[in-house]
Parts: sequence; C-alpha cells; structure tokens
Amino acid sequence: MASTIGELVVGVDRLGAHAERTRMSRPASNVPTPTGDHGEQGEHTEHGGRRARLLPGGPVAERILADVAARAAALTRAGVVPSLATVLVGDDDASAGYIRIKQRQAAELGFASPHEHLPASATQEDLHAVISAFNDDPAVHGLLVQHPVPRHLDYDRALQVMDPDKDVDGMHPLNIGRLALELPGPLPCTPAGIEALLAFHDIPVAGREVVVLGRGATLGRPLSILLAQKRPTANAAVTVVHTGVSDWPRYTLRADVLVAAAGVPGIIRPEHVKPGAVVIGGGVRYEGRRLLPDVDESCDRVAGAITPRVGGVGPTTVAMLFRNAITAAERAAGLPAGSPGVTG
Ligand SMILES: Nc1nc(=O)c2c([nH]1)NC[C@@H]1CN(c3ccc(C(=O)N[C@@H](CCC(=O)O)C(=O)O)cc3)C=[N+]21
Repeated sequence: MASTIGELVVGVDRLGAHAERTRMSRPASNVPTPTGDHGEQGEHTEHGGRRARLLPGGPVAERILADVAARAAALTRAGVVPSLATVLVGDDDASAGYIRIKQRQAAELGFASPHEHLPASATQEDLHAVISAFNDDPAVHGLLVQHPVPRHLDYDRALQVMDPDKDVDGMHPLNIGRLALELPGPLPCTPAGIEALLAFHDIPVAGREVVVLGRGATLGRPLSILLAQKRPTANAAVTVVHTGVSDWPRYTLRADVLVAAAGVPGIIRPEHVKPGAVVIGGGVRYEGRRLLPDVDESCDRVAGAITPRVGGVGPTTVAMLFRNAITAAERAAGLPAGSPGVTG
C-alpha cells in the first residue's frame, strides 16, 4: 500500500519529523485547539491585538524549498540540471509578475527556467505547439502554463496536450485521476500546500470535521479528496459545501477546520466560524495585483488559529510547484524520487 503513495509518504514523513521537533520548542499555550474551545478564548495567544494564533505559510515553504534545493544540488552533481519551463500568453501585468516570482525562485534553487511568451493574439494551435516543444525536450522536466489565458483560448485543452509527467500544477486529468486512485504523481499545489501547512503547525485533521467551502478544480475538489485519504496528516471527515447548498453556514459552523476555497471575497465572516476553529484562507480572487481573500479579517476574533492575509497558503503553493518539479526531474533522470543524498 505504501508503495502506491510513495511520493506522498516521503513528503509527509519529512513534514511529520519537523512537526515533532517544533512541537517541543513551542510553548504549550500556543498549541492549537482544532476541536474548538467554546468560550475559552482567553487561552489564545495575543498576536498584536489578534486573538487567533497565526499560521504563516512562509516557514512551511522554506522547509519544503530547503529540501528541493538539496535535491536539485544532488541532481546537478549527477549531471542533470533540473528545469521548470513556463509559458505565458498575453500581457497581463499580474501574470507576468507571478512568472517573474517563479523564475527568481527557480534561479535561487538552481533550476533552469526556460520561458516562452506568446502574444495575446496567439491561437490555440500556437499554444499547443509551444507545449509540445517543451514536452519533447528531454532537458525540460516540469512545465506550467500560467493561468488564466486570454479569453479566446481554452486552458483545459492546453492542459490535456501537456505531458502529464511534466505537469507541475498537478492539474492534468491523468494526475487528478492518480490523486483519486492514490497513485504516485504530482499533487495539485494549493491542496498539497494546505495539508503541509496543517501538518507543520501541528494541527491534526485525522478523525476531525473539515469543511471545505468551494468545489473548484484547483482547490476545493482536489483538497476534499486529499484530506479524506488514509494517511496520518489526512484521514479527516471532509464535507464539501458550495453554491448549491444555500444553508452552508450550518455546515461551516460545525467545522473544526474550515477551508475557504470559494474565490468570493469576504464570504467567510465571524458568524460562519465555530469559536476556536482553525480557519484556512485558501481561496482568493485577484483584481489586477490586488489580492481579495475569501476570509474576512475579523474572523480572527472567533477562530482559534487562522492563516494570515498575506504569507498564508500562497507561499506553500509555490513551494509545491518546485517540489513537483524536482520529483519529475529525479524520475526523468532515473533516480528514485526524493533522494537528497544521491551524488554523482
Ligand atoms: N499554472 C498556474 N499555476 C499557478 O500556481 C498559478 C497560476 N497558474 N496562475 C496564478 C495563480 C496565483 N498563484 C499564486 C501563488 C502564490 C502567491 C503568493 O505567495 N502570494 C503571496 C503574496 C500576496 C500578495 O500579492 O500580496 C502571499 O499569499 O502571501 C500568489 C499567487 C499561483 N497561480
């Protein structure tokens, strides 16, 4: 059984080991209470006037990226430079900005990052040709097409052209199938980032009630699959609520861990949160470069623990992109995935 989810187990073991270490150095009063301490908010640590304990994603990402950097160095010593290719269509400023962040990160980690920029007038066939060229290039191990693409193009069709083993977003239909069947493959980045964030901060979800608000393909749906899997950092009782459930607050109010994955700014308000619950802000909408989170900031008065508005789930998403990329590179090089000790 373990072999079918080998990749996942490796990542989980690493995070689990880290969680053990951090648990010992953290004051007892700071331990989260995902079951909810009704009416015992005085036990929560104050953070600059906030009641809820903050759950930053930065340290989670750092931990993952340190591992990626070690594996990239080992692969490079073995004669293979890991490579994550990016494709951008059009001239959207925000998208160009995100691509630059990924390229800077790639350089820091010792990855090559070939880039193709297509004009906004590019056809579907132009986009497919660029993807096919990266598919066929053995020096490219990971590939992502920046979302969204201009309106006249079909992102899903482009995704299906991509080599599933190079899909660092973990969103190719084959990879969603692998996720559902617990076969090895790249995991969708934001869901995997949220599982890692919860594990890093010692927030158990096993046997607990997790409610996901939203069923989108990039977050809500894959996260609901991931957190219901049989694994120490998952094993949750997962409920998915969405626009088809008009009395959704009835469900979110029961959640020990509430994940906002709706992409509707401010939809989660304090009256939707069980006192003491853990609130994870996964969903965001971008208006230009402005980030509009699903979770209203005042939820920190009710929650026991909450991701910060900036530096929460976002950094873990980017770290998972690179974890998927280094795993793809190791596999392509014929090395066992996740072996930082390998030398040439
Ligand atoms: N093929 C593809 N894969 C993606 O993964 C992908 C994509 N397309 N298109 C755009 C979205 C957006 N995205 C972000 C990831 C991290 C942060 C992040 O780390 N944000 C910081 C800064 C927030 C701010 O802007 O103030 C934070 O959350 O703290 C933001 C945005 C990945 N995306």
